[in-house]
Amino acid sequence: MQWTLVVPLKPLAEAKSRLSDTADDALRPGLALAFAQDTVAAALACHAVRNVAVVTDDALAGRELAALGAGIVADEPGGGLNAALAHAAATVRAAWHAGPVAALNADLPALRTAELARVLERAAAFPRAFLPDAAGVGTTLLTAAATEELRPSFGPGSRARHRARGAVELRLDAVDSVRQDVDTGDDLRAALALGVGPRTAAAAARLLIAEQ
Ligand SMILES: Nc1nc2c(ncn2[C@@H]2O[C@H](COP(=O)(O)OP(=O)(O)OP(=O)(O)O)[C@@H](O)[C@H]2O)c(=O)[nH]1
Ligand SMILES: C=C(OP(=O)(O)O)C(=O)O
Repeated sequence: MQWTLVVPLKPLAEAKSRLSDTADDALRPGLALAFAQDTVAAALACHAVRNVAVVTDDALAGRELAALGAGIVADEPGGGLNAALAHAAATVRAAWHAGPVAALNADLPALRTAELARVLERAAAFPRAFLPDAAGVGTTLLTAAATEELRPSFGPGSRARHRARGAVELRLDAVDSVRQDVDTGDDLRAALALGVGPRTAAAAARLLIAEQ
């Protein structure tokens, strides 16, 4: 089964505000872009992924991620993350005849292609499914079969909400890279320990230099 992924990304100047104690205003937008580039590059390399649509109004991120091969969908209708994801899922189904659709966070800089493939292959057994984040309270991936609406409910505490709204929680070992979202400095250290993609490695190196 081949999936279309929708990857939401805030304007870079606003993204990853909880990393402000780790990366200052001059470095944080570049770090957020690097996370998204490594996430999207790993997703596009996955054999279970047909295409990737990044949901963003950020012009620089749009250009850089389109250069990797992603499509860009406008952040509409202006009602926040979940409204944007629902709109994007409908858009890619209409425009690309997409079948199964998955929402994947843009802050997974350690994402490994083979681990994403395992998660998507397991998700294909269910009408709707989700993967909890590393912290165990949020969600990094939500899937919907071709006949299902995505019905996203991302945001703080989304694991419980996605379960309550009928998505099946995926229980898989050794898919840490798909679960390791980066919200805080500790999350960034955990992702670096797993091994991040090249753009995040370079951006994190600038961070360490700036800290000296
Ligand atoms: N397109 C779009 N993406 C969003 C929006 N809000 C959050 N996102 C993205 O959704 C994903 C999960 O959000 P968070 O983990 O909270 O990331 P964040 O909002 O950059 O982080 P904080 O500023 O620390 O809350 C990230 O990929 C964000 O870029 C939104 O309103 N529109
Ligand atoms: C948007 C989410 O991420 P976070 O909790 O990292 O903001 C989520 O887990 O649903």
